[in-house]
Amino acid sequence: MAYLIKGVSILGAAPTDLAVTDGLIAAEPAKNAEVIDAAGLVALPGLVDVHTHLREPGREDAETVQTGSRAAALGGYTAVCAMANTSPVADTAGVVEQVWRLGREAGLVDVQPIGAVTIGLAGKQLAELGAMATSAAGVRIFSDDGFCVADPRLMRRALEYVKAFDGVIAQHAEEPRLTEGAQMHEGEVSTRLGLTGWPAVAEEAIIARDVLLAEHVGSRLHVCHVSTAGSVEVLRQAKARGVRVTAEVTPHHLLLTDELAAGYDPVFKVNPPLRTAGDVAALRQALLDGVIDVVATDHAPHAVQDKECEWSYARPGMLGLETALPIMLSVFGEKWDLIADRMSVAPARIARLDGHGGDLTKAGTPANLTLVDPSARWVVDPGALASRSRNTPYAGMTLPGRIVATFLRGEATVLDGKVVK
Ligand SMILES: NC(=O)N[C@@H](CC(=O)O)C(=O)O
Repeated sequence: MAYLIKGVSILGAAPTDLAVTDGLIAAEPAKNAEVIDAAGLVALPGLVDVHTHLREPGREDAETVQTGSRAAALGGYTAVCAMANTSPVADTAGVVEQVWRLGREAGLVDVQPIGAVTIGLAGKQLAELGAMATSAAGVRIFSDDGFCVADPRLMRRALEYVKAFDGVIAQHAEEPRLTEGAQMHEGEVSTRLGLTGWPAVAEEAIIARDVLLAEHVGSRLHVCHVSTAGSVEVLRQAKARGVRVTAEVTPHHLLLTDELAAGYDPVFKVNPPLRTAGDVAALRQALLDGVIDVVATDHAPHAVQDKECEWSYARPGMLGLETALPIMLSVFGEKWDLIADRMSVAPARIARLDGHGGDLTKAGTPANLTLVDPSARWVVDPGALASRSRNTPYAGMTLPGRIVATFLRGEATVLDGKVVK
């Protein structure tokens, strides 16, 4: 398939024509190219998510690789990294290859499996990281996300082990003894609501420890869903010293605060918890400064019975794939260079996803891209999302920016705002 995307603005620049032929950006349009009128649309490199929960295998009632891939393509993504907290856990070559194969079958985004750091996410014994790295899935990121690799000796060994194949350990930073029984951010609001708090220091202490470990062994550390101003300061200092650390922030931590827990609606329950307005401001600044490298969705679908229940029984997590770019636009406005870097270029680099996050102005770049209508407004209807779950915290909100089309290696996965296959 060949396309001629007419009158499109690449990253906010003056309108131009963009030719796509044989999976690549082309200097000239092919004769048989299908013309897409893209007046008023902005082209971005296809978004890349380093933190997605696709729930398959094991919780196909909440999401599948197929439904999650649809949500991703509709959100403008061309690649997602699938977290390992499935059932069975993605801690062997067999499970990561299964997820990878399911992604290929769905064919809407590149699904890059993340492997568990420890067997069964139990934090006791290293999983076979090398076998997952050399499997067909080619795992590069390892994470026990949902749980912290709390044992410092195990964390050190994991960091050492992945150096051999330039892997990265993505840490869910949560000191478990400090968060026992925690239901939300520890602060004024938790005191008022009578809910046990998750103190900021539980995150900051692990990040401080881990940057020291990463520095000591000279390995790559990635910090998942950074949520506090104190974490930002630890990262800022580590980066200034040249530690090989990268970090992500979620769209919800850039927008929402712990005040939302006041209605006890579990749709706002998430790990790490929503923090204070001061934390939100610090996270925004850190993303602008580059102290935080990427925006990752932490798309965490949950079945109705796991969310529409009493707060303390509800599972933590929020949907994110279909709303991430609109939330970024509502927080930062049309800062296209920032959006492209933090949502595509930098995540592709961290996950080593060659062919993603490329320069759309250069002929020969793989045609992984998305077209956005920044002037469109839409109301979030949980029932209308492609995800199998409904736990979006943005229900009823009017958001800016609509994803009109997405292309994976030159093939349309989304056209006119609808999944093509
Ligand atoms: N981010 C979340 O709130 N939930 C994650 C796992 C986790 O990090 O707790 C999930 O898998 O649902």
